[in-house]
Amino acid sequence: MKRPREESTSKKSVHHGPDAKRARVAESGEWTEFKDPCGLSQPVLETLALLGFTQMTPVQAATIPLFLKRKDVIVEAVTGSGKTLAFVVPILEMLLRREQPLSRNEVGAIIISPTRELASQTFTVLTPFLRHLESHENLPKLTSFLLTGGHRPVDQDLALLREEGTNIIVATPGRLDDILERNGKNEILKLGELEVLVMDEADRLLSLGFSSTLAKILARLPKQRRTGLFSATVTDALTELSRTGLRNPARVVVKVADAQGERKTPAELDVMWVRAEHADRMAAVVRWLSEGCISEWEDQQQDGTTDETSVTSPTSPPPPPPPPQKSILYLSTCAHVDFLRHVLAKVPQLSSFSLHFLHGRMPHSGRTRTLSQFTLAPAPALLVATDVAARGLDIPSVDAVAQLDPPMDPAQFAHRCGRAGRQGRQGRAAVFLAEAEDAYSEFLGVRKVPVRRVCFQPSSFAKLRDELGGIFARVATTDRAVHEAGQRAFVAWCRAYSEHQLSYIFRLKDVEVVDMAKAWGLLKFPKMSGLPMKSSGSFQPPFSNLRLSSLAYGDPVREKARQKKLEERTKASVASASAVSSSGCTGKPSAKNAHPKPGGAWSLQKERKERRKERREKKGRKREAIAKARANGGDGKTKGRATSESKDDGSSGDENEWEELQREEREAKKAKRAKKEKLVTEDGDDSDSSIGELS
Ligand SMILES: Nc1ncnc2c1ncn2[C@@H]1O[C@H](COP(=O)(O)OP(=O)(O)OP(=O)(O)O)[C@@H](O)[C@H]1O
Repeated sequence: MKRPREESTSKKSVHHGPDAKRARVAESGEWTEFKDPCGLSQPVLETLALLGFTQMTPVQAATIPLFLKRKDVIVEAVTGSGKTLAFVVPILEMLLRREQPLSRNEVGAIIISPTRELASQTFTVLTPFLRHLESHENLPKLTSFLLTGGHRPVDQDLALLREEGTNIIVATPGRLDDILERNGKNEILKLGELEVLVMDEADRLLSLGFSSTLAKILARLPKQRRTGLFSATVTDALTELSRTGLRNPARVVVKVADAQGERKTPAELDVMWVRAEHADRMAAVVRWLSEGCISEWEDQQQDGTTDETSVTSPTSPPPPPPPPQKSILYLSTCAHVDFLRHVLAKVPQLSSFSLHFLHGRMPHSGRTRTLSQFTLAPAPALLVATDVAARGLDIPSVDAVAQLDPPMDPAQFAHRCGRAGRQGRQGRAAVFLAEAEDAYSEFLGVRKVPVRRVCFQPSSFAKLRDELGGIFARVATTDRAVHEAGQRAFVAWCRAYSEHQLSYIFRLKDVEVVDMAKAWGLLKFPKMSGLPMKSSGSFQPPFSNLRLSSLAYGDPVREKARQKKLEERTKASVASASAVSSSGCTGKPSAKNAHPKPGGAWSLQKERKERRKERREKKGRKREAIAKARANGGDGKTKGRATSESKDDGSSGDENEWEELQREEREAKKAKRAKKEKLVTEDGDDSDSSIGELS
């Protein structure tokens, strides 16, 4: 494959300091440098100047002329390097240069993004260009349309398109496919004049399972078009797509190099890893956010000192970096985000923070609102999110990213970090690794994502960890919903961790789960059968005299419903007990209900044995049923599962949270399958993991 131009920014140190942005852009050339046939038109140059884009970035300098020479392109460039303008500018040029201007409903360009958020962001980049072009009377009028699920019902989209038409579509794959299918024989939109197709974050489009949707879309588009694949990480999976969708593509790779060699993260981004056991991580994050305390964690490893001794010397304190102003904290599950939503506001160290929470299970409107609130929030602000916020989001004021857990998909690591240190600004990213997870830092190095180790005094977190555990536990005692959210989040976390793609590094059996449960302020240790973990035997509930069955929901309506259910259950069991006694039943009592009388035929030991046997059989049956259902392509649904109420009031026997999670997982998988099969109104929502709780 031909490499038309391979850019390489100079050493990292060159880009540090307040002039970083200017220095970097200055290297990349003037917008006016292209000569015909690639020279940019006056109105486009004017808009670039109006928007303050005075110079090109390397990826723009390399990609724009190729596109304008009518080449297909595969573009790989680090996060925040300006890929969006690298396709928006040539799209506009191609459409403006047409001999025959596009009519109202002739589509000249389609941009596909994996998520609604990214599609809206690209649409926002495009809009000011179109507005400015409108002011030129002699130019053809170009219109654009945002097509994503959750934005409007599909029928409304169709009606609007019929009425107004469009020339440029920015879409997520599901909704676009839906519209193209309903478009029939070009009744509403005419695709014959399509000049350009762009697939942004192309590897993500594939990893989200859109390959068959993309294939259907490609099949409906004219072959005589230019196609571009853009991403910060180009994976092998893209090769297949490029084979079917692109013709003899040129490849643009914008590399970053520092003293250590090539890297896949921007030079302005300081990526560090911090040794922190799981139980300590929230404390570490809170200190970082509130004190910018990574300055204390100077790397003393080279001179052989240990973590414990690596405290800043009182006589020569290092210049403390200021606390981060706008940060994103990445978690691996939606349930964990929901749990922190309940408790984080009560942490005194974060009282000045504006806190925001985002995950892929939130409704579209909530996601959009959260993002814009976070974007506009005054500093300090924190967004707690799953990987739904890992790709492409461009919030320039984000200066720090913390990853409480390394991402399930290793390719996501660089994308998460890349939300900070964008376009020449300095940024910091930290990931926390337990001792057993050390190998991950080497793994990242191999993947060309260099991470610098920073050390700290582990004991410095102990106090805050206990303090946070206490706060979370107290919040849980005020509302059953918080207690349940904590239980759910913990189970989901254990499950996600046990299914990590890098299972040779991340092993649940190495995690001190009891310490973690305490640090999370759990009121009890959730029962989780079937997961390979350290014993939970030593877990001491934080409040020994708290009866969980009496813990009420903060929401009176919900609590009333729970009380009603409890009452009904009590009545039902009284009724069944009296039915048994009045029938004078002399048969063998069921293992569960039998209460051995002293000296009776049933010894306690015998009863226990019976119970164990029954449980074993029950589990065996359940496993069989699940295996059978899976083999038949079903969802492994079993009968007789407990509701969350029945578990927590302690009346559910051997049903537990694990089963609740299994149920959620089955439902999520089912929903996901249905979503894919129907290719309905939903689009590239990031709720893409194998278990329902993930992002
Ligand atoms: N030529 C330029 N001059 C100055 N700023 C620019 C230029 N081009 C893009 N930017 C700014 O750089 C930021 C990053 O751009 P963009 O979102 O296109 O990056 P990206 O490469 O797509 O990143 P990601 O891979 O994370 O999606 C944006 O805020 C954008 O406005």
